[in-house]
Amino acid sequence: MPNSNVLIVESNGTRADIVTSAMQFMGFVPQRWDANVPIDSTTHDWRAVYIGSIDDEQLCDRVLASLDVPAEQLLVLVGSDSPQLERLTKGGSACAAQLEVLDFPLRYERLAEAVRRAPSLRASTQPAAPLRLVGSSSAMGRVNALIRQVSPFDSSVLVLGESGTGKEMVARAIHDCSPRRDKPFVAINCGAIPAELLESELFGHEKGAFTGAISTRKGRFEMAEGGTLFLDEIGDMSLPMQVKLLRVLQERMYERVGSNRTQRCDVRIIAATHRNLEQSTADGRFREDLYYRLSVFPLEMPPLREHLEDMPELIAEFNQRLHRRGLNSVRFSGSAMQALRQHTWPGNVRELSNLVERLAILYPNSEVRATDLPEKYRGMQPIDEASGSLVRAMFDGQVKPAASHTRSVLDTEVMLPEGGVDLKDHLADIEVGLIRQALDVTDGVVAHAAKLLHMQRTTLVEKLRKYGLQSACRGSDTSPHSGTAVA
Ligand SMILES: Nc1ncnc2c1ncn2[C@@H]1O[C@H](COP(=O)(O)OP(=O)(O)OP(=O)(O)O)[C@@H](O)[C@H]1O
Repeated sequence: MPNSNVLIVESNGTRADIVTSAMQFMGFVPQRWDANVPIDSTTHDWRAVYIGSIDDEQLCDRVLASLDVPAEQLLVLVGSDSPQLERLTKGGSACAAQLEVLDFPLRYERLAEAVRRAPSLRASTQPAAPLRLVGSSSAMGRVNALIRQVSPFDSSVLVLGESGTGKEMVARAIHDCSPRRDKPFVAINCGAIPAELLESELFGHEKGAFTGAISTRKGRFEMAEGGTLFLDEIGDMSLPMQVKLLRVLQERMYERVGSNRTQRCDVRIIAATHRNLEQSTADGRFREDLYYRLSVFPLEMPPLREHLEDMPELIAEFNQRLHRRGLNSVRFSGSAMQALRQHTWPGNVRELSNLVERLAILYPNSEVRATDLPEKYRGMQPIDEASGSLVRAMFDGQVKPAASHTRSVLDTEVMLPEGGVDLKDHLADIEVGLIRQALDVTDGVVAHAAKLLHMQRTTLVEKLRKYGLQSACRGSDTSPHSGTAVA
């Protein structure tokens, strides 16, 4: 059944029946699932999974991991008397970030609300809108060119880069541009699955192969047949597992766990890691032969701090994603953007995406100012909105500006980047940033902004024209002769 949005794991007792009926009654589309049978999560839009009365910890985690939905995007429904409850509420499972504890008899309204609120991977009533890899910076231009060059071939690709830089998106883009695009794209996070389960996850198992193998199960290689297998966090794979993977890459053959029957496979491999694999091979933690097999075509993702110019496009993309999920969007003032550009973004594009979502919840459909940003993003604000009211008061003649408001920008030591800098462009950027901030805090009144920038009003009007910033000013305030147009 395609597009079901609540998954009910089969379990003993009648609770699964009750939850299934409740979901149907509330207009969701539940699907019953025997956890030992493989499931193709790509054709569904899971919002929530009811894990019934699973009492085996490992089975519980495997069930959740096999849905292949990031933990933060899946709501786990669990009975208040479930054997898993204590562990899950204490965060003992990496697979369950969001929990809703169900009391029986069920409170329909609360349950419906929780499931509706759960972020879904795709809008449940519409076909999945493909996620776009955005960015017109030269760094992203290089990435896009490499994607186009490598896509038509079957060569293995190794996507490198810090966490959250878009490695999985690149893997999907390569698959979508390749002749395999109509076959499955299957992803597995090699770092998230316990080493002892990874073999069966990748190659499948026969019934009875180990305790808990109640029935025969396909592995990810088999699920990806004819398509692409994305091995995320390959750098975290154990050495014994690396040997097994190497054999598949060399011979294109493998056996299910517990079987002697060799299966051929036709799967394109794309691997990714945030680790320095050359260093790992030097340290003996990663096999050199596997490294060379995987890195036929290495592709390095730039960290966000190296393509900050893509930030407006990325924010627009995340707003569109929020819109598709029925959520509100958010705008950023000039000074907020300036502050965001100064942040170092250790979490990269994912961190930006999460920030946009958080601010869209806090400031729906409004403009976020630098002072509205969580503290760590405010950074060095030479003239921020915190001082905005102070600045306005200053114009009203109530307060004298404190030296500290103008000092920090002069105190900031600017480091010369390794490759040098186009000084003229750089200074122009700083000038535009400060002008925008001055207009922000003076509500677009040019005369006030000019005063704040210690320049003649006419000089500022010239600069506004030069940089195309007239729209940031109030009404006709950019006319060279409207010197009296002050608030
Ligand atoms: N260039 C981009 N355009 C649009 N969205 C992007 C871009 N880069 C990353 N994202 C978004 O950022 C988030 C993280 O991306 P992704 O999961 O591909 O990163 P990753 O490098 O694989 O992360 P990890 O190392 O943690 O596995 C996703 O929501 C993704 O859609």
